[in-house]
Amino acid sequence: MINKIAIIGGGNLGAAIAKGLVKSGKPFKGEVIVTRRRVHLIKSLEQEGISVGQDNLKAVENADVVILAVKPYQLEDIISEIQPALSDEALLISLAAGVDSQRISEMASGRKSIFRVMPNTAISIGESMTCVSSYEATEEQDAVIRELFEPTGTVQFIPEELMASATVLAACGIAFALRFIRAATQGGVEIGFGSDLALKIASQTVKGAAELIIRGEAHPEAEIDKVTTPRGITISGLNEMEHQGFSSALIKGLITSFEKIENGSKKR
Ligand SMILES: NC(=O)C1=CN([C@@H]2O[C@H](COP(=O)(O)OP(=O)(O)OC[C@H]3O[C@@H](n4cnc5c(N)ncnc54)[C@H](OP(=O)(O)O)[C@@H]3O)[C@@H](O)[C@H]2O)C=CC1
Ligand SMILES: O=C(O)[C@@H]1CCC=N1
Repeated sequence: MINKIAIIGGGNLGAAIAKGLVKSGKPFKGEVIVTRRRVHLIKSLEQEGISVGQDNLKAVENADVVILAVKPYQLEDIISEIQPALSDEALLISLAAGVDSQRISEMASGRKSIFRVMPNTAISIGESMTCVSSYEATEEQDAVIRELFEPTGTVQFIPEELMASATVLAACGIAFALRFIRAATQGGVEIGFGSDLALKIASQTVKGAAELIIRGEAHPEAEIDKVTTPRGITISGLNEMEHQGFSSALIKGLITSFEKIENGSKKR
């Protein structure tokens, strides 16, 4: 039973997770406390039933789950700071991209039951794709983490060696998908829509395309075949996009992001 969750680092992701956990309602009913140094910037979270503060040690006291949502380079200092207040039973979750569990365990004096969780920012609206890896945790502890994050979207446990890939595909992926929507909107304006309407049409179209795959478990290419009339309009546009490097640009972008994580983690 989780009675208290402490989120250390109420920035973009920490605040989004707090909102997502509180909105999800179950299985968690206890306190969520979020800290950051410039606490005035997260005062508004209080209106959503989330406690805020500056004192990391106090936040971590009696917490069943501690989520570290600071930048990767701050992880070591934060862990040393909170360690005196961290209970032996607390589950420690790191969101830091590119810092592996063994390293986190070393920072925490050999602590076990460490999780790396990589949600994306859609967690604030209960639509995250959240990849999780667990390090020296029991099945029961895995289940606690699954149950905690499931109401905030889709949860997938993966081997830790795939965490960097998950970061690129799911976490950075939000930006990649949004850039598609933005580009489609700009194209929509060129062909006659006002920008608001173009954005509405482009975003609902992307949502519908994603739902066709998620609900129908269809393959994207099979759905594309249904839209591409021979000698038709769709295929001419689609092929022009491919001539301009559409798929290739996306794949190269994913690989570039992946290499950035890999090179970064080697430096740590
Ligand atoms: N899954 C995803 O989509 C994403 C994952 N990430 C990962 O999540 C982590 C957080 O990233 P992001 O939210 O973008 O970063 P932000 O910079 O937005 O948030 C980090 C927060 O930590 C706070 N902070 C810094 N020092 C302390 C301290 N000593 N005590 C308490 N709080 C502190 C900062 O606030 P202040 O300066 O006021 O203290 C800041 O708000 C990173 O490790 C990153 O790798 C990042 C982005 C997206
Ligand atoms: O861009 C970044 O470095 C972070 C990691 C995952 C998403 N944002």
